[in-house]
Amino acid sequence: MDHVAWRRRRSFPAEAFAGVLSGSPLRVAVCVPARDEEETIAGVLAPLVALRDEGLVADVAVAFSASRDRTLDEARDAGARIIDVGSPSGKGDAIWRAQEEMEGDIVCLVDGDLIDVDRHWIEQLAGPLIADPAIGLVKGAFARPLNADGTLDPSGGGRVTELLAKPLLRRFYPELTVLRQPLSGQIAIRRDLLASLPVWTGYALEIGMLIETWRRAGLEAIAEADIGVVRNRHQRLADLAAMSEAILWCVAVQLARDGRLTGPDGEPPAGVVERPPIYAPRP
Ligand SMILES: O=c1ccn([C@@H]2O[C@H](COP(=O)(O)OP(=O)(O)O)[C@@H](O)[C@H]2O)c(=O)[nH]1
Ligand SMILES: O=C(O)[C@@H](COP(=O)(O)O)O[C@H]1O[C@H](CO)[C@@H](O)[C@H](O)[C@H]1O
Repeated sequence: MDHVAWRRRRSFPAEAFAGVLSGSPLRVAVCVPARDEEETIAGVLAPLVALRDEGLVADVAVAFSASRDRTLDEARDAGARIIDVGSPSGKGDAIWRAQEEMEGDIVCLVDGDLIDVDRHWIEQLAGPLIADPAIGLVKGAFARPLNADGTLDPSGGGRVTELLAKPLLRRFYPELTVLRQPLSGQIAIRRDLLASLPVWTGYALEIGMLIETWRRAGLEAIAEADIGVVRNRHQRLADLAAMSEAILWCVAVQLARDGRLTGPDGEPPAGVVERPPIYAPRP
């Protein structure tokens, strides 16, 4: 599918799927990965738990990583189901460990550090999967302001996306440059697709999922849906270096796999390994 066709058939504007959850033939579950998110987790969960209590989603679960704060109490008090994933090797490992306990035909992932989560995100993310069986993965598309040191930059967020991920994709995976937010942690994926994919741990989760889905099912299986504006608690620039290392390593491995670059030398970044698909027989 070329980019013109993709934008016409796989990129969906805001409100495109209003009301789609009501009477959906597919069960939609939401999973929020969370570690040390006591300040934001209750606000993230409130609109999601309301969707569940209205019967519009089947489950709202927190993939809970061992935390140093009150994240667990806050998540329980907010009414979410808890999937305790112990001390995983980062966000991707948390999702890999939690997926067998996730309910639903469709799994939506929403980060636990977000501010102003909108309940309509879930119908936007799940909508393309409910509407079209040819789509397997939906990435949220959104504006990303950066609120750092009290100053608001309306498009300053997504620093690793803009400084690393998009240049890498432009250079080595031009097929995937159509996506506005290739690293978006707000996604929806068919549960059996997720289970058939290798899952990259740490912060390589999203870039790995994107490339692995593209390799298996092509661009036509990937869509994006506008969810407006995403505000998150931003990490310090120094902390994003580790995120960049994880993403770079994963892309280098993928490039070698695709014969687009010889494999990276040396050791992978700490905590970045490739877990096997849970449906494939373990070696
Ligand atoms: O080991 C980890 C690391 C991160 N996260 C969660 O993954 C989401 C995104 O992580 P983070 O905020 O660190 O990344 P950013 O939003 O800055 O990209 C957040 O809900 C984290 O609590 C997690 O569950 N386990
Ligand atoms: O887009 C990005 O640069 C990073 C960091 O965002 P900020 O610079 O803290 O707004 O966040 C994205 O990438 C992470 C790694 O894939 C994901 O875990 C986040 O969900 C995603 O927002």
